[in-house]
Amino acid sequence: MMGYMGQLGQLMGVGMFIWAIFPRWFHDQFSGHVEKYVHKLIGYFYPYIQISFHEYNSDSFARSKAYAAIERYLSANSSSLAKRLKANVVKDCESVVLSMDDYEEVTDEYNGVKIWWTSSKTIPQQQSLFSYRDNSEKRDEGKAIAVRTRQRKLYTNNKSDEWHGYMRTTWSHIIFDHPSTFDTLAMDPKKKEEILNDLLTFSKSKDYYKKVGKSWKRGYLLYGPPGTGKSSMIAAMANLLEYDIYDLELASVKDNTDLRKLLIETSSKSIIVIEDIDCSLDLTGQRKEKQEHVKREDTNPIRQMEKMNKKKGSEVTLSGLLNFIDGLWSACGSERLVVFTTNHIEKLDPALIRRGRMDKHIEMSYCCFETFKVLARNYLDVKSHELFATIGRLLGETNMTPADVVECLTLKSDEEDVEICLKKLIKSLEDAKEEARLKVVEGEDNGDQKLQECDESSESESSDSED
Ligand SMILES: Nc1ncnc2c1ncn2[C@@H]1O[C@H](COP(=O)(O)OP(=O)(O)OP(=O)(O)O)[C@@H](O)[C@H]1O
Ligand SMILES: [Mg+2]
Repeated sequence: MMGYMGQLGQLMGVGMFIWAIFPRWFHDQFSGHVEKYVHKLIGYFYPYIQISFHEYNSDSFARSKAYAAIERYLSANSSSLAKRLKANVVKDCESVVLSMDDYEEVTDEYNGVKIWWTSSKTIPQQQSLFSYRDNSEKRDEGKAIAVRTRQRKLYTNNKSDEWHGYMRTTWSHIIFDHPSTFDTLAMDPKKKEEILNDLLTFSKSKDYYKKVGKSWKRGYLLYGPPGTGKSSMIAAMANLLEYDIYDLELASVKDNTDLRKLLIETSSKSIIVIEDIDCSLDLTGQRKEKQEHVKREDTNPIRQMEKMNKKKGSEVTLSGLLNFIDGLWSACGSERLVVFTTNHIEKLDPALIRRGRMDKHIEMSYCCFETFKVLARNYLDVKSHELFATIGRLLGETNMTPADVVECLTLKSDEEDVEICLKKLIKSLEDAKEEARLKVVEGEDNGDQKLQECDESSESESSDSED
């Protein structure tokens, strides 16, 4: 007996030695086969089907739509079934959305079919698993819930310097909750109507874009002086179509490859925005660069910023950006608006804004009487007033941005009323008019002076007169 035990002990020892020496070999060679046969064996007795949904699609960086739909479905239905729940505060702390916690399991019944939902974080990073049977109707229901509870997002690629590697090229987001709408946006009513129709038509034109062989996207260029409502217009567009916004800061994008990665990560039903495109990068001067070797030290802040960007290492080029807008890669994803804003349309490279890329050019201009009427209605609840005529006349005589008008129409204390605000605006308009007049006079004076200087210098140094 002792001898037998001794032999068995020796055999086990050898077995354990081999197991210890070649664990990887054993693993590679056998684990696949063992797993296969174990699953086969379980299959004979186990009557259920297991389906896994990974949070991230394996063939792209995008989040799986099915996963998101199930997540929403469970968030609406699991709260009464699960014991452990996760709480997310949404809509500016107005409400709490409960959803199933990680590793929790709930049993659910759908059309007589019993379903077990489990979530897990154990399989590859950031991925979760749901197991269930019968999915299509659930997904539809998930979509419907998505429409009801969807929180739109404002994404940014502007990361602090600590972000490296893959994380450098990802978006981070906050909930988008901007109150601007086409009702609150003050601009020429005809122009507003036209833009509104353009956007609504776009959002319903899936089949049309397919028919004509174009990817389903549209470019808008918003241009005009600061404070005329370009950013407000973008927010209104997003609110109208219920799109997410991707606010792309070009200066934070390292190179064209990173730009493409960011593009791939954007979802459909979104607006990709590049604000102040003329200041973003040295995209404006690239074609002219050779002719424009500036001799003197450049004091222009825009140029200085461009130089700083170069130093920081942003190597996005005009062609990289053009590819971003309408290269082959831009066709991944659909139903997207690309919006550029600028204060200086004349500085942009024509290639960047030609129709087809920036399909619609929208000028946001100084406040006219029609614009003022919308602002007065929104801010003071007045549709007409005896002071309107004076304001209308003054608006025709001087340039004032809607942002400045808004400032006058905003009630600052309980003592202020409609009349006080309108009088403030009139005073402000008169001051602006006077200021403009003085500038012209000064300009004329300076002009005369320059002419004189010119005349004097041309007499002595005729060769410099052209500068
Ligand atoms: N057309 C407008 N309709 C309603 N409000 C406006 C309009 N234009 C400006 N405003 C008001 O002025 C503020 C600034 O406007 P906004 O940020 O949209 O201007 P912008 O054109 O984007 O300026 P910038 O070129 O400096 O980015 C807004 O928050 C809004 O209150
Ligand atoms: Mg703006």
